[in-house]
Amino acid sequence: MMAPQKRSAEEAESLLVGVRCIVFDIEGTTTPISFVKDTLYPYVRNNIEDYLNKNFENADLQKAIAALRDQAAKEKEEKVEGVVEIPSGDASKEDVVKAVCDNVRWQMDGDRKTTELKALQGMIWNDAYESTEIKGELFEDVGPMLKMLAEEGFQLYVYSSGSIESQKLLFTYSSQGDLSDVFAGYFDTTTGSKNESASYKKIATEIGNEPKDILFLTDIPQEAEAAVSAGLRSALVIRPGNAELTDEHLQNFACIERFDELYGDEDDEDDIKRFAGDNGEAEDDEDEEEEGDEEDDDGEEDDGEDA
Ligand SMILES: CSCCC(=O)C(=O)COP(=O)(O)O
Ligand SMILES: [Mg+2]
Repeated sequence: MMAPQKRSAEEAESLLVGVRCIVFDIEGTTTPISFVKDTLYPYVRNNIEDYLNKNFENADLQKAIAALRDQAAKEKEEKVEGVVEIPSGDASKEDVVKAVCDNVRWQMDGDRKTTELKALQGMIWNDAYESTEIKGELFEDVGPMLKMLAEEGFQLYVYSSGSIESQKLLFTYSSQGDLSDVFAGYFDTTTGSKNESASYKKIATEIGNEPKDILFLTDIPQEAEAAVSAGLRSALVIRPGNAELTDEHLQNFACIERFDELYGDEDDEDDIKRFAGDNGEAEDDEDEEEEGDEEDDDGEEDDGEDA
C-alpha cells in the first residue's frame, strides 16, 4: 500500500482555486464512520419499536411506512433476496409495527442506503438529537474550517445518503455547536444515488453553478469518480476508521486528511479568497497591483470579477 498523497504546505497546490461551491459527504468525511455505526444505527435498532408504537397515528410516519411498504413490494417482484414485506393498512398495528421493525433491521444489516430506510431513520434520530441524548460527531477540524470557508464566500452544501432531515439534525446538534448556518443547501438520495454521475449534474443545475466550479469531498472513490464524470472536481478524504484506498485511487485523486489541506501552500490563499469571496466588491489597490496581468485557470485575464 502506498502512503497517502498527502499535501504538504510547501508543495501542494490549492484545491480551491477556481472553486465556488464545496459539497461535503458526511460519513467518513465530516464525521467518523464509528459514530454512524456505533451510535446512530444502534439508536434506531433499540428505539424503532417504541417510536413506531408511540407515533403510529402520525401522518408523516404513515407516509414513511407506506413508502417502505411500496419499496418492499417492488423488491419482492424483483426477487430481491430476504426482502421483508409490510402488510397493508387493514392489518393490525401490531403486525405492521413488527414488519416495519423487521424490514428496517434487515435493510440495516446490509447497510442499505435506500431513500425509504433513510427517511425513517431520520425521523427516529430527531428525538435523540432534540433531547441531546446524541450529538452529531465531527472531526475536530470540521467546525472551524466550515465556518472559515463559508466566511470566505464559498457556498457549502451537503450530499449524503442520510436524509436531509438527518443531515440538518447532525449539523444543528453537533458536538461543535450549531453549524446549520454555514450550509447553503442539502442533498440526499432523493436527488439520486451517490454513485451515479447524473446525481452530480442535477446538483450542479440546482445550485446554479458550472460543474467545474464545484468541489465534492468524499471518502468513497466510486462517488468521487461519479462526480468527476459529471464534470465536478473531487478529492478523497482520508479519515481515521475509513476503508483503505487502493494505490490506483491514491494516484488518481488528490487526497486530504484534514480540510485545511484544501488550501495547499499559503501563496495561493489570496487568490482563493478573491475568487470565492469577491461578491462584486472591488479589490484594494495593493492587491490589484500585485495581481498584474495574471491569468485565471480558464486562461482569461484576471479582472477581479470572478466570483
Ligand atoms: C446524515 S447522518 C446519517 C448517516 C447515514 O445514515 C449515512 O448513510 C451516511 O452516508 P454518507 O453518504 O454520508 O456516507
Ligand atoms: Mg461517506
